[in-house]
Amino acid sequence: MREKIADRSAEIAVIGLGYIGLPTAIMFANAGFKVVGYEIREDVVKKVNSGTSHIIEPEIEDMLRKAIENGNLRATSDKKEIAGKDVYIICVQTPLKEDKTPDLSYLENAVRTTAESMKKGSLVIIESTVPPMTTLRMAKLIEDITGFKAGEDFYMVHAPERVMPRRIFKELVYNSRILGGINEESAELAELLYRTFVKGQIFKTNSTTSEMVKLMENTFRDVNIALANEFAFLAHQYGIDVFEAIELANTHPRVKIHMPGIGVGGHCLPKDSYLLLSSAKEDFGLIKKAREINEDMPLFAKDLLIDALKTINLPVEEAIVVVLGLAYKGYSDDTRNSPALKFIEEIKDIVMEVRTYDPYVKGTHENLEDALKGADAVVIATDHPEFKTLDWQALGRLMRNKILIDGRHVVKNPPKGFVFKGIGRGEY
Ligand SMILES: NC(=O)c1ccc[n+]([C@@H]2O[C@H](COP(=O)([O-])OP(=O)(O)OC[C@H]3O[C@@H](n4cnc5c(N)ncnc54)[C@H](O)[C@@H]3O)[C@@H](O)[C@H]2O)c1
Ligand SMILES: CC(=O)N[C@@H]1[C@@H](OP(=O)(O)OP(=O)(O)OC[C@H]2O[C@@H](n3ccc(=O)[nH]c3=O)[C@H](O)[C@@H]2O)O[C@H](CO)[C@@H](O)[C@@H]1O
Repeated sequence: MREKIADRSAEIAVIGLGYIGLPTAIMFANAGFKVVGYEIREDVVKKVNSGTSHIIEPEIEDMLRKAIENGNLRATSDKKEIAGKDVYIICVQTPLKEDKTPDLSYLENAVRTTAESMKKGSLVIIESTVPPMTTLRMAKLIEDITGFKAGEDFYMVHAPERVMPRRIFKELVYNSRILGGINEESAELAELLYRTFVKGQIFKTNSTTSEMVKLMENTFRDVNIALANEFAFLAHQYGIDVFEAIELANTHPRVKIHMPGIGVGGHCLPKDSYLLLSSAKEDFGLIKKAREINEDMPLFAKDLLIDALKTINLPVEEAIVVVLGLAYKGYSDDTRNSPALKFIEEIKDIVMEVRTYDPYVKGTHENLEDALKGADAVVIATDHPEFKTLDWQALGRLMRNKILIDGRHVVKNPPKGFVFKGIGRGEY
C-alpha cells in the first residue's frame, strides 16, 4: 500500500458526495489518484459526471472540472464500480433522530457497502463526525461481514473533517489534520495518503481520541456562541448594544467573544454536542444548557417581531412578514437545521403570511422587491453578503409598514423611518 500511495496507483472510493465528500474526492483526484465517488443520489452522480457541482463553494466548479477532465474522477451509484479498491473514504451524513440521539443509519449502510466491496489490505477511513468509539464499532462490523481481522487484514482510521464551508479548498490543504487509527499502521498509511495534498501539520492518535477531538471543537464553538447569546439577552435588559460591548471586550488580549444571532444552524454545531454526550453515563449540564440557549434564539427573534408589531398597533394575525435568508449562514445554500426555518415554523400560524427570499436557496421569491410589496415586517435571518448593502429607504417604499428585525447584525445603522430591532441591539 505504501508504494501504491507514493506512485499514486492506489485506487480510492469516496462514499457520499456531499459538502465534504465531493471536495475530498476532487482533492485526491487532482493529487493524481483514480477516484470513484459512490453516491446514492442519482441527480448528484449525473451532475458531478457532467462537471457541475451541486453545492455552492468557492473554487469548486474549476477544481471539479479539472478532476473530471483529467479522467481521475468519476461518480456512480453502482456498487460494482467500487469493488476491490485500495482505499475507502466514508463521508456520509451523521444527523440526529427526532429524539436527538445519533442517527448512524447512513454511516452503518456506508460501512456495510464498504465491507461488501473491499479486499484484504484495504484502508477504510471515516471522515464523518461520529460519537466516541464508533470507529471501533464499525471495525467490528467490517470484521463480522468480511471475516477479516481489523488492523491486520484491513486498516481503519477516523480522519475528522475540520473544514469551514466557504473556505473548504484552502482549509483542506492548510488545516492541520488529526488521524485516529485503530492501530499505528492504520494511522501511518492515512498520513501518507493525506500528505499527498495536505500542507498543514498531521497528528496521529487513536480513533476514540480523534472522534472526541472533533466533537470537542464544535462543542467549544457552540458553547461560546451560547455565551454570546446570553450576553445579548442581558444587553437588551440593560439597554446597550452588545456588539459594541463585544468589540470592546475583545480588545482584552485573552478574550474572544463570539457573535450572538438568531440561532446556530448547519449540519455540525446543532448536533455535534449531542453526539459528544450520546454515549456518556453522566455530564455536568453546561453543554446541554448551551444547546438549549442556541435552540431558543429563533424565539427571541419572534419576541422582537411581536414587540415591533405592537409598536405600530398592527395585530399579529394581520402581519405579512418577509424572512431574508433561509440558509444557516451567509454565502451558503445549506438549510439544514437553519434557524430561519425554526423561526418560520414558530410564526407561520400566528401571522397572516410569511414570504421568503434567499438568493442562494431555490424555492424562495425570485426577487426581493416582489417579496417586499405590501409587507409589514422584514426579518434578517442569514448574513448573506448581498443583505449588507441593501437600500432600505428604497425598499421601505414598497412596504405597507416598515419594521426591520435584524437577527444577524447585518444592518449596522438602523434605517430612518423604520421600527428597528436587532438581536443584541438593546433598545432604540
Ligand atoms: N458540512 C460541513 O461543513 C462539515 C464539515 C466537517 C465535517 N462534517 C461532517 O461530515 C459528514 C458529512 O457531512 P456533509 O455535510 O458532507 O453531508 P451531506 O449530506 O452533504 O453529504 C452526505 C452524502 O452522502 C450520501 N449518502 C448517504 N448514505 C450513503 C450511502 N450509504 N452510500 C453512498 N452515499 C450515501 C448522501 O446522499 C449525501 O449526498 C457529517 O458527519 C458531518 O458532520 C461536515
Ligand atoms: C469549530 C469550528 O469552527 N467548526 C466549524 C463549523 O462550521 P460551520 O459551517 O457549522 O460554521 P459556523 O460559522 O460555526 O456556523 C454555525 C452556525 O453558528 C452561527 N454562528 C457562528 C459563529 C458565531 O459567532 N455566532 C453564530 O451565531 C452561524 O450563523 C451558523 O448558523 O463546523 C464544521 C463542521 O463540523 C467544522 O468543520 C468547521 O470547522
